[in-house]
Amino acid sequence: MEKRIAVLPGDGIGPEVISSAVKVLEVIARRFHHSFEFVYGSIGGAAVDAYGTPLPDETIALCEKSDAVLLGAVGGPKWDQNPADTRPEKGLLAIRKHFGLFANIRPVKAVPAILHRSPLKEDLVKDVDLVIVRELTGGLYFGEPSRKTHDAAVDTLVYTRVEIERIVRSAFDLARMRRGKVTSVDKANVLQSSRLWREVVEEVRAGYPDIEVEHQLVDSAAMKLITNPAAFDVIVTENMFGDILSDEASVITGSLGLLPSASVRTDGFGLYEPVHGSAPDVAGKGLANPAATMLSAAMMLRQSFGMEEEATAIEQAVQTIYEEGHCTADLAGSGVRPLSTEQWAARVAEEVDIQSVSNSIMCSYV
Ligand SMILES: NC(=O)C1=CN([C@@H]2O[C@H](COP(=O)(O)OP(=O)(O)OC[C@H]3O[C@@H](n4cnc5c(N)ncnc54)[C@H](O)[C@@H]3O)[C@@H](O)[C@H]2O)C=CC1
Ligand SMILES: CC(C)CC(=O)C(=O)O
Ligand SMILES: [Mg+2]
Repeated sequence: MEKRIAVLPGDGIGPEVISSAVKVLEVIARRFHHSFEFVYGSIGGAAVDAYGTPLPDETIALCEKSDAVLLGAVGGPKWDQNPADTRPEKGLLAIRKHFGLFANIRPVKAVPAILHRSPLKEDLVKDVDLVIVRELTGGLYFGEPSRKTHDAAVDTLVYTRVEIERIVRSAFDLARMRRGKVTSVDKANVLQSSRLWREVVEEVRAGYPDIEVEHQLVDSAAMKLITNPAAFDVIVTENMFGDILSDEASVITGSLGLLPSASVRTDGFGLYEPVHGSAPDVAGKGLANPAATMLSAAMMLRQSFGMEEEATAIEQAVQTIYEEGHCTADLAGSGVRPLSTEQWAARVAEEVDIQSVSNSIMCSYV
């Protein structure tokens, strides 16, 4: 299969984790006889420096001509004092909006070989397998922020029935393919937008009698996510709550560097991006964990290209390298010598190749 992938490395650790994921995708292409063309574009702070805007028209055109987008991360202290329109984060929000990527799918699954790296008790995290379905193109991040005066600022939070209904349906459809439970997270005791959210969830659930539904206020949901994370299956929530809860959920797995995501719409086109940010504190030091970006690439193969076996090959290789005891600095406890980003990525890429050898040996026996 021939696929054109727009690659947007961005800032901070973005280029490091992206180059790791691309190496693994190159092995996948070789092993499964695909042809992946990687076309590189600029976003975030890098684009502000090169083009004066965090999302240049050239980048949009490149993505429009591609089958999917793989993105690293944006942002960093260099641009933190920029005016709102030339902040790197604005580029990320704008690309999600431009392509109508309203659903951000963030799976959180315990990795058996590194359960002990979670600050939570192993017993609590061992059965965790949940997905946060985060609304991505509405809410507070797309309101009309304004700095009123030196001493006052305002951000608006708007949700329409249509915006809520489509994300809630995505969550119910996903729950149907999983364990059949949806937890809708809101702040309906305070916010009008959350009361509308809850109303729509109640309407949608009528069409899904097989799905168990619960409503949970976001503050107590944050608590339950840590005290009983295995109780969740699909969590559906608005943009900012989903952003915050997913970083919290990364604690369950042991590192933010493990969580992938898919930002998608209904026709299969998607932008695949790790949950984490540009991690300026570790950028350029070989300390970044590229697993989240590799696993995002696996989501791209599965969701946008229908390449199930190829996606599983990446996921399996990541598991195997953890089982062999190799990890990057974020997951190395005391007494464990971590591999650099590049070294760890090379092990995963090698493993994808080795799987191919062992699979063909197995085939020759049957
Ligand atoms: N999707 C994106 O592009 C996002 C961008 N950001 C931007 O990133 C910058 C830094 O934000 P922070 O709040 O520090 O969040 P962050 O996610 O970049 O980092 C939080 C902490 O996790 C660590 N970390 C994150 N990813 C890691 C990885 N793959 N391997 C090892 N350690 C990792 C970092 O070193 C840091 O200590 C800001 O400019 C922010 O706006 C933040 C979140 C998402
Ligand atoms: C940087 C923000 C625009 C978004 C964010 O933190 C996220 O999508 O996880
Ligand atoms: Mg975030």
